[in-house]
Order: sequence, then structure tokens, then C-alpha cells
Amino acid sequence: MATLMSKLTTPPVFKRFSLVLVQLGGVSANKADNLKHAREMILKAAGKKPDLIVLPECFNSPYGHVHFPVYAEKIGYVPGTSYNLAQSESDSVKMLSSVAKEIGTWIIGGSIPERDADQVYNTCTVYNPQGELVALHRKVHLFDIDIPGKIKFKESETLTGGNTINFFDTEFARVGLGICYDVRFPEQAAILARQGCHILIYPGAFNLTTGPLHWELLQRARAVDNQVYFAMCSPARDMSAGYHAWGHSMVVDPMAKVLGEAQDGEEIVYVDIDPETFDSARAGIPVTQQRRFDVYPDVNAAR
Ligand SMILES: NC(=O)CCC(=O)C(=O)O
Repeated sequence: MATLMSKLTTPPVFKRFSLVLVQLGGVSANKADNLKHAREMILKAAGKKPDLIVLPECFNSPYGHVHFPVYAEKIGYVPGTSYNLAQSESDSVKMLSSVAKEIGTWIIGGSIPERDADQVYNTCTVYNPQGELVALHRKVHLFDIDIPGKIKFKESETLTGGNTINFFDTEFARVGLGICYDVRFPEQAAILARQGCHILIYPGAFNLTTGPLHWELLQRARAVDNQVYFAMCSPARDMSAGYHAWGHSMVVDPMAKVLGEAQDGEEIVYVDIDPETFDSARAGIPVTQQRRFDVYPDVNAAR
């Protein structure tokens, strides 16, 4: 059964903040190299003193179901409890934690393959400016598609889907989490928005078939139907890799305006997030108060 994490808490006051998406390039078969490069790019992004830095989906390993079990790391995070970093078995968690502390910035650590007992998940971890691991999201909806002659991909060959909806609070906003294919499921974003999230951030890696048609459309749709900021951070495109990512990491405002977008190469996107647009969108088009849950019998308004 799906569980909502952190419910019944009041969101923080939404304040202006600076967001950075790091569209990493050059992900190779060598995990140590991938972690070193991600760290260097985080340090580069930190030069402008942002409040929150985001990495792409599967930033520490090649993207493909055969690779997930090979690269999977044990994290062992239990939500609501403090995480013992000294005993962590995850090199990726250790790197992300130490660099978050070093630069004193929030980091959404893209996603990595995570092993827990016999299962492997596609997992996003979050670090506060003290370097503490404070939230974790396991991709709920696995990327299983088959478009004949174009693309066939089956994450469920080796991955298990998560069964929780996750967000975290900072001193400037409540941030909802998803991973890539999760963006196709409006219910997940709607639940996060109803829980008071001001921005939804999904590390992702769309492909060259669906990317051109759906990547921007889905983000603008999720932003406007929930009147929230929405961002997705992709890896850069590498035509020598087994999976060709669309790139185009993007930030959209609650009126569906694209505020920042990368091209397909390695690039850092810097965007200022302003509560004024969030407030004026909701005041001018008050759909968040006009919903008719009495007419939607299968929707639980409490979530
Ligand atoms: N990594 C993913 O979940 C890819 C999702 C995708 O490309 C799509 O079209 O959806």
C-alpha cells in the first residue's frame, strides 16, 4: 500500500531561492570516475552560491536494467531517523554528504541504483547543508515501455518500484520528489501539491523518441495543473552510450513558463525561484480552491 511520508506537518514559508540543475556529461562504466566528476561539477555549480543543487537520474552508473544490480549500493536509510554516515556502505552517499557539507548547500543527489535485501530500486537521496541525509525517494513508476521500431525499455527486469510519496522541508520551501517516468502520473504530483509542496523536482532521463514530444509538455502540465514550480534534471546526451538521454534539463514556473533550459550537452542551469509567481497564479486562477472532490469519488481529498 502507498504511504505518504511526513504528513500532518505545516509547510515552511515559501521564500525566494536559487536552484541549480547540473546536467552531467561523461557518465562512464567507472563509478569512481563518475563520482569524481559529479563532485567537480557540484563544486563548479556552487561557485554562484545557490541554495539547492540537483543532479540527474542514474548519475553514478550507465542507465540500463542490466547495469542496475551491478552498480547498486546499500544505503540503509530509515525515514524519520538520523542516518549514521560513518557506517554508510554507499560511496555515492558519502560523496554527496561530504560535498553538501563542504559547500553548505542543499543537494538532491539525482538517483542511483540502491540495493535493499533482495530488491534493487532507482533511488534519490537528499542532503541538507550540514551534509545530513534527510530524505529518500524510490522511483514509484518503473519505466517499462515498448514503442515498436523506436524504443523498448523495461526497468522492471531488475528494479522494484517504491511505494511511498516523498517530500522534504528546507528553510525556503517544501520540495516534492519524483524520478523521471513518475512525471507521467498526475496523481503523484497532485498528492505532493496537496501536501503543500511549492516545487516538485524529478531527476530524469527521457529518450530521443519521447523527449522531443513529452519532456517539456509533461513538466508544463504538472506545473500548471498543480500551480507549482516544476524541474527535471537530465544527464547530458552521449551517443556512444547504450541509452541516449534527451537532455534539456528544465525549470518551469506555476504559470507553465519555462524559466531555464539546457541544450543536450553538459551544462549547468541557474534559476531564481520566486514565491510571487506561485501566489499570483493561485490568486488569479484559484483552481486549488475550486476542486470538486464531492464529484470525484475515487480521489481522496485528504491526500
Ligand atoms: N528514465 C525514465 O524513466 C525515462 C522515461 C521516459 O523516457 C518517458 O518517456 O517516460
